Amino acid sequence: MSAQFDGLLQWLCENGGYLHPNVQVAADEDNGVHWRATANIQPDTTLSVVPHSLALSYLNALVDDAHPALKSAKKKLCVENIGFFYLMTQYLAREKSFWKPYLDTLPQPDTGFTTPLWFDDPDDTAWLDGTDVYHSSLGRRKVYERYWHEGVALLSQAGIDTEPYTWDLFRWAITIFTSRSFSSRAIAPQDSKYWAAYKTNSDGRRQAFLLDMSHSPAEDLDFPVLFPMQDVPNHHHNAHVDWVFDPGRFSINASDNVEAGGQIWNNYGAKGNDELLLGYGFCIADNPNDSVMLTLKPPSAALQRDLRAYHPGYFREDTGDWNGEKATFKIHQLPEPSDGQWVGMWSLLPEPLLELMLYILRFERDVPFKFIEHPLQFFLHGDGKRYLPHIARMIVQSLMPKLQKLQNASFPAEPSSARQRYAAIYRDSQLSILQSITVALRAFTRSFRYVTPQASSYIPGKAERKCVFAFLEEAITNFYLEFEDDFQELILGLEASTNSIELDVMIAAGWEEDLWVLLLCAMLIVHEKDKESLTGSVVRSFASEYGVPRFSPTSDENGAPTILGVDHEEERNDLMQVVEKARERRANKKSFWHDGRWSERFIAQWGGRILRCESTMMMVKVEEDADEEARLVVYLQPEEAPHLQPILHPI
Ligand SMILES: C[S@@+](CC[C@H](N)C(=O)[O-])C[C@H]1O[C@@H](n2cnc3c(N)ncnc32)[C@H](O)[C@@H]1O
Repeated sequence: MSAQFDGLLQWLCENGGYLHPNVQVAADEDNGVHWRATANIQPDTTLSVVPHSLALSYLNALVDDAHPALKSAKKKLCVENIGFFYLMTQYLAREKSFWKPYLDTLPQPDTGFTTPLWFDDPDDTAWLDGTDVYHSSLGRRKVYERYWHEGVALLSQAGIDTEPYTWDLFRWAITIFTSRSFSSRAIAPQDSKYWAAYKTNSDGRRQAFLLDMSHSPAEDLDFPVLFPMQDVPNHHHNAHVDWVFDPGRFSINASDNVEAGGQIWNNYGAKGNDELLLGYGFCIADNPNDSVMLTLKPPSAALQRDLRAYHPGYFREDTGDWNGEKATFKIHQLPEPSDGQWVGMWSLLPEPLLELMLYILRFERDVPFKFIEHPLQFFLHGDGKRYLPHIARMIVQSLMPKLQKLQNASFPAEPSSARQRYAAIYRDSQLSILQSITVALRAFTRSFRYVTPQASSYIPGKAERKCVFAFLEEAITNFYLEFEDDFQELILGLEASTNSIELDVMIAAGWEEDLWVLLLCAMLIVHEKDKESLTGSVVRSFASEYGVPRFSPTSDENGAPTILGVDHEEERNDLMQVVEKARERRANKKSFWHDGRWSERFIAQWGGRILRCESTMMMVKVEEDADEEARLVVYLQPEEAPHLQPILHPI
């Protein structure tokens, strides 16, 4: 191999390129071909320079008279595919190719490549079972197969023998491009109009042809470019190197000192293991740039209408439809939850994702759309605090299917090849990131459970107002502590329908959700008797979010007062029968059961709506010594939650 690299270096220098004398092309089993420093290299040293005339991309095909079929293929093949086929033509005729010294040094088609495009063996694919990369690789393979058929058909129509253009050679060309190319930014002209494409003229010299690309669509100007020699160094996520794009040449400069004998790394960018595996065929354990993908489902059509004005980027330019790719977010590993770390944790999540989830939540609550300019600030230091536990839950719920798929996948105990080893690193890191996110966000949500020093089943009293997820017994206990008479009315009135005054019996009989709805309505009716109460504060907080129910002086056609300010129709309306029965049982007209505000609409639009929007299932201990059980909890946020400082050490 070293003879080939000597040839490459000589060719590079003869054509105006440069490699620093302290940089050596080396090869060993662990690192493959790479750069090594033969002597100390100082920061700001130019390591290599490659003129644009040596680059290989689809632009060369556009000026190459030796391949007229590809030269005129632009209307039939996409630019990426022209590049793949052009590389194949050069490889097949490498003895005559201008790039022969380069082609001789590339990994050959029979190399065992490790990108998923080469996972032909079911034992290899088993390692990708349940992962995003598995689906992405299937999608890519489909596209590449289509490319291959299209290219072969084009050559065949031009009378070219297509037998040598095998699927394996095509996969090789794809892999060379995905694992070694640079972006076309490296050769983009400053005026972005005339791009230089090079070919060898009749006296053997490289000659530039200027191509007017001013009418080309943007996607034709974004293509991969191979730069001989610049593609030798391996990737390290901590390496500091400068890619310098001067007119007519591309240089790599060292920013760090490299000691004699050390490997000289390139930095391919902040890439996660999914991207590394798909494009390059390797992964890095503990990769700090690793992430899991979360793709938001398209919001409802009505919300899309509101969003379009503020975020046109989430919609396709051509069709105006929702663009799921743009609503795909990378979520990184979250730190172990620890005291006071919550602000930091939220800052690590993608702000645009939090913002979209906020709009979705508000839409589900029938709260009018409002554009939030600084979402993170709104969440951490503004009125948006109330949404965070719900957003935490939405993120966990969105990621849960991914986690379950990874956990349920079956694959052999130990990887037995390089492909399997890299796939194992990828799937392990996906699992670990997903687990870190669910653990941190669940801990955040659960930290809104409150434990009084004295009794674990009370929600905080006046002196200790906190946001809290309460289960029914806690909320009713608080009602009892603050409005004892009304508590009696509540229980005795309910008995008329539930045939019990025991909460646990009522819950066991299936009344839990209904009791919550009626309790929330009762809280609204009685809260003004004690404005300082926690109940009062919670009701005012709900009212600020969902609108204050204002009751009109007129009645609807059934004689019930109509509620102004809310127009959402809820299904739940049979609870008025419970109220009627309670009225019969509790004859005292001062009882809140006889309040004129009770109506089907009121029950639905206040208690029903709050329960729908503010409740979730959570593992809680109903009694101190009991095991945890899944219970319905409702987020009761007092009007002035002193701060978003959830309490650690939940019950
Ligand atoms: C631009 S080439 C670098 C030269 C390559 N080592 C070779 O032998 O030809 C990129 C390829 O090098 C390998 N590579 C680069 N960085 C790596 C790393 N940190 N760990 C493992 N493989 C790496 C992968 O096979 C990748 O597709």
